[in-house]
Amino acid sequence: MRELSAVETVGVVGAGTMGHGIAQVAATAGYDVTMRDVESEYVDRGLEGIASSLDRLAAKDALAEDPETIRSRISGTTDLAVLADADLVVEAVIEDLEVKREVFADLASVTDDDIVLATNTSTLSVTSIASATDRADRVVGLHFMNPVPVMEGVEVVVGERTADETVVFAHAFATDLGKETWESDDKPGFVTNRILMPWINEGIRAYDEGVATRDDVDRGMRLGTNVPMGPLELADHIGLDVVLDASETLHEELGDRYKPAYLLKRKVAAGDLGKKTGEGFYAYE
Ligand SMILES: NC(=O)c1ccc[n+]([C@@H]2O[C@H](COP(=O)([O-])OP(=O)(O)OC[C@H]3O[C@@H](n4cnc5c(N)ncnc54)[C@H](O)[C@@H]3O)[C@@H](O)[C@H]2O)c1
Repeated sequence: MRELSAVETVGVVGAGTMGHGIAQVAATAGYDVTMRDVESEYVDRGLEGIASSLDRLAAKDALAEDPETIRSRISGTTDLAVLADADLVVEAVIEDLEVKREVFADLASVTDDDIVLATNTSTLSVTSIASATDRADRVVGLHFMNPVPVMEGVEVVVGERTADETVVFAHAFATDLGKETWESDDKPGFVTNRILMPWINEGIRAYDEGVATRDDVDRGMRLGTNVPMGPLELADHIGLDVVLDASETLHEELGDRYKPAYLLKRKVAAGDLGKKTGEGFYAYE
């Protein structure tokens, strides 16, 4: 297996909320990064997101190098074949098992067979994603938190066939990005989303059933339980479509106590996905 000390280029698949965040922290840590999405418009949007995040961090004196130097390590592409040079790939495409399995089958065919392929899935089975490749032992979950440059934690998810050395590599890479890690077995939602998703859905139901106003649901949880964001604002921040996809997987795997809230489904059907579309439970500029 390719050691972390031999990793120079990190491939990132998906340039959305998480993908461009992962590309940014990898480049900040000194890696060359190739970020791939399906349309050049999405790649450009990801690169713009990185540029403005780096500028914000530089304004706070939070970067060791100037933002331009970090940005120059990142290149965008729509061509998966460019990832042939990667020494490690982190996947962050949409939360859909078939799409991820297709991406992993393609990655296994274009990349060197001794490199680690990691998935940023929130809830899907790492084992099922890995079985689309010929190297399930080198596939691992690297579950970054949103926003990636700010959140300090990364959940390492161990699939049925993930090798011990791959797990060690995953912890070491995340640590090298300045993150702290914990480990979860490959069970639906892992540690974090298994607990977080029912909490968010219960917040949405409480609001929908008139237990409290939107603001008081969030305020009550912030002040009452010392979390930085209440369930409705956190759902908007994550993306309501991402919350719904995750909730549906948990519901399917773990039963009715994970049923998604009706109002969550209605908002996603209306295209109100939270911060990223400007409208969710709250309105954004
Ligand atoms: N949003 C969060 O808070 C959060 C947190 C942790 C993990 N995740 C997980 O990270 C992953 C990405 O979520 P996100 O919020 O960044 O979603 P997003 O919708 O912002 O971005 C997904 C991107 O993947 C791209 N894509 C789709 N198919 C592709 C393909 N075949 N090849 C390359 N790119 C492709 C899309 O064009 C889009 O740009 C999901 O698995 C999600 O569950 C999300």
